[in-house]
Amino acid sequence: MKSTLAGQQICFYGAGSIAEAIVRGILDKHIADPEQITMMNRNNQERLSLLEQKYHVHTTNDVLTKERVLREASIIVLAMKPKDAAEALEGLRSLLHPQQLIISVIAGLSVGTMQELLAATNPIVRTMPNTSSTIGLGATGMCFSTNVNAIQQQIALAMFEAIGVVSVVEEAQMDMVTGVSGSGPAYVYLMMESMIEAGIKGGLSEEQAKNLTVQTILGAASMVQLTGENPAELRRKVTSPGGTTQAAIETLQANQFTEVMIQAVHRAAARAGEMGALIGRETHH
Ligand SMILES: NC(=O)C1=CN([C@@H]2O[C@H](COP(=O)(O)OP(=O)(O)OC[C@H]3O[C@@H](n4cnc5c(N)ncnc54)[C@H](OP(=O)(O)O)[C@@H]3O)[C@@H](O)[C@H]2O)C=CC1
Ligand SMILES: O=C(O)[C@@H]1CCC=N1
Repeated sequence: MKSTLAGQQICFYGAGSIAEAIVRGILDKHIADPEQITMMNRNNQERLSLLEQKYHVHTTNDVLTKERVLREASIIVLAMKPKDAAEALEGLRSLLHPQQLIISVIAGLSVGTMQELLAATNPIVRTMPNTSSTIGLGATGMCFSTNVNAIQQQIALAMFEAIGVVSVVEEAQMDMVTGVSGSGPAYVYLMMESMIEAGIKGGLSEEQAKNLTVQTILGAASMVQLTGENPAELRRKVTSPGGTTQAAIETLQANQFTEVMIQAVHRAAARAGEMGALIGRETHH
């Protein structure tokens, strides 16, 4: 079957961790060929050489070539840090054609601010993926500007469904998606770090503590997915009355585990909003 991305020239404007995660994911799933992809950054040539070597994609650091690639791309993926976004988007003004599809992964940056910075009304897909996209297990939130047509929606969905699951949401929910799943892997990693540390402090070897922790997280997530049962129900099955799990959960709840988790997710979402507002203020015109 012909891929939805067939014939598209995709330019990754920003070549950091999330750009690499997406590229690796879509190449592994064979929904695009390396020849369709160009990755560019500001000036880190070493990074580009590594990406070229690993994925056989085109890369460029040369100003004129970058401009040409940006002009000729049918899809431009904006993947720079929020602090670099205003300048980069303003730099695109003179290069953009109205039919080019813009896909942003930048936290907090609204469709409205992008249109203002680009001084254009190109179709825009605002996304929030996460780093697990690298292995095809990403979780992406996505919303569309009103002028993204059905084919362009399919293109964006195909790209991100190739690297995990996608939730289409209203733009107002994008910052909350960032708090839950964009930053989410880091919360789980912190929990893993803590469980490993606890194991080591209690006498397990580092390897034992790590193996047991990794498999526990993997197994728990897979149980939710494969049994279709709710986390609360599955938790109940682990928790024997008066047993060890109950003792642990009581310790977590005595320290406001649930409240702290909610606070953390909401703080991340609020931070996304703050970053977006900051980018908006950097508009030079
Ligand atoms: N990391 C994550 O888990 C996620 C990140 N995001 C979003 O993705 C974006 C990128 O994050 P991440 O990949 O972690 O960041 P990185 O720091 O790893 O990468 C940023 C990239 O942007 C490039 N860049 C900066 N300014 C420009 C410019 N003017 N022109 C071209 N390239 C430029 C940098 O190039 P150079 O090295 O040469 O400076 C670098 O390649 C952020 O906006 C973030 O909010 C979204 C979801 C998850
Ligand atoms: O920490 C950040 O700002 C980015 C956005 C989501 C994950 N990483």
